[in-house]
Amino acid sequence: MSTSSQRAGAAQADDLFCPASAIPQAMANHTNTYFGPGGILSKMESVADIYPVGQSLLRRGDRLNYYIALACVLLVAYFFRSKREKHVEAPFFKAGKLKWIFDAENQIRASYNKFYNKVYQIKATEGLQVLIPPSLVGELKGLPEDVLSAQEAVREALMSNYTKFSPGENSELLSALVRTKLTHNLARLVPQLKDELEYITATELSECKDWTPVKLQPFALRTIARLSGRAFVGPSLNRNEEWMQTSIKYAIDVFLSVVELQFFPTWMRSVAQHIVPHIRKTRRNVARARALLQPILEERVRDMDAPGFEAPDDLLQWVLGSLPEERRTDYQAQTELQLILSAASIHTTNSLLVDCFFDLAAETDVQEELRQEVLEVVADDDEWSKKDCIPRLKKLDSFIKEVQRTSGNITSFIRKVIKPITLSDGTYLPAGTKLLAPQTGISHDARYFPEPERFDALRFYRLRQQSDDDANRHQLTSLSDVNLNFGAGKHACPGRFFAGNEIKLVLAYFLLHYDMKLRDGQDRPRPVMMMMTKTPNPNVEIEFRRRSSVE
Ligand code: HEM
Repeated sequence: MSTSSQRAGAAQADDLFCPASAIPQAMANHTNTYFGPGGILSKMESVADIYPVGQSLLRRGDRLNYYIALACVLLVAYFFRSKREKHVEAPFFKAGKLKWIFDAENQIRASYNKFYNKVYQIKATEGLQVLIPPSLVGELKGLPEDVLSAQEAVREALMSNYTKFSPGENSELLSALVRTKLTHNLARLVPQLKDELEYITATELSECKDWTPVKLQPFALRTIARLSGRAFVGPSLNRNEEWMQTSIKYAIDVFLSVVELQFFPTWMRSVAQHIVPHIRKTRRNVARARALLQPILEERVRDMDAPGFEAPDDLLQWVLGSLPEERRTDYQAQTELQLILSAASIHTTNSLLVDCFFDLAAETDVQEELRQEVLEVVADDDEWSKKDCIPRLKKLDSFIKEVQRTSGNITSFIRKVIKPITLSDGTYLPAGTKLLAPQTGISHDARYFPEPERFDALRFYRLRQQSDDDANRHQLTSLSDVNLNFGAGKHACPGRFFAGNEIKLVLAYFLLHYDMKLRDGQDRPRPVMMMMTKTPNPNVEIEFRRRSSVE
């Protein structure tokens, strides 16, 4: 945490705030300009700062011609685009541009409350979006990729043709390894992750002997990067500062590349990709990451078939072991895969973790209740290595799920229709239609969540007591048509179990060792929002005080 007496390393992370807080879902949903306080584009002075071409044109005093040419280009682009747009017979919700840009969350809630169980449309700055109510998600989530595609929707939103953000032919492999190997090894990983947590706390957090204001974002981001890195690439590379920076920055640079490319009409982007600065930065990130990773991969490939080889226990090795021999030396693909994995996991997990800290700091009685549970489960240090340690933290699980309900995504379930679909309510969705679910509306629907405006940390804990089915149905990682924060169907987030474990480990550790509170006179920090992007405010400080004992 970046306190006044911040230790080495953490300060750099101040610049690593990523508005795409739920990558890839949010990166895909929210690929628009971000101007919010502390946000990335707020640091840029003007569009001309981003585009050297525009700058030199303006310098030549050619402004009028430039604007006329630009207007013509946009008009032509709009003309072709509107001709291509397919027609969906569903009511429109009129969201004014400004309202959409600065208040998309309330726009989505208002539209959801207006149309309730119906399909409706919004002409968003991101293009025409068709919003699907939870009652119809069920029939869509099981459709195959060649009918309704998650990958194509993400590829399109992240402009993968230019940003190269796509695991390509390794996509299935990556999801499968996260779903199986990583998830099955969660319990075994806990002591290793706890080591990392202790290391980063000792090196990057001030002592907090008395109440100490702490800017949460950099520390939380670096903590999650460190913990994830331990499982992804192993302990040595994980503690390499350059790797840490690169794996955090890659996602941000991809996001900014998309923002920059959006200034150009589609047909210009194949040229524009060569001039937008963040694409170049993205490629430099990949090159830097490859330089760090390749020697490790080469050594592993060389030794893998030797007798007595002890396979390292990390995702890098699991990927290597699953690839056919001829693809093991494709170091470029493996580097990209690792960076994409980091992009999909670090900022999403960090956002939820930071929101959890904010709610803990705001609700000191909840803090005490959860602390008691942690003390019961982790009576001594050996308990961390027990298989059921993390799953026994059921109140904590409920708390995190409630945080996700109240602070989670504005929209979710991003999909693109590939072959026409007729929904059971008769709505015809032609090929090319972009779908979303109005998650924030659903999360605040009293039919699904009684007293939805109340933060009720034990809401899901109580539901879990009702029956064995409910005990499974209301866990943080359980999917349902009214909770799409981790997506739905075949493409639902395979990393949610790992993310849940990481967050519980960090919170449990902090509950044991620290008291937390908001700064005097401060309310629960509000998120920073721009269009469908929502992220915890990166500039907020909360106060920490080390507990003298863990009793
Ligand atoms: C709180 C943290 C996280 C959130 C909120 C989150 C959310 C999501 C969402 C909404 C999707 C899209 C699902 C869909 O469209 O149906 C997704 C996909 C994905 N996530 Fe996560 N995620 C998180 C953490 C992680 C972690 C830690 C990993 C890796 C260890 C991960 C790996 C992936 C992958 C590989 C996909 C693509 C799955 C596919 O297309 O088949 N995520 N995530």
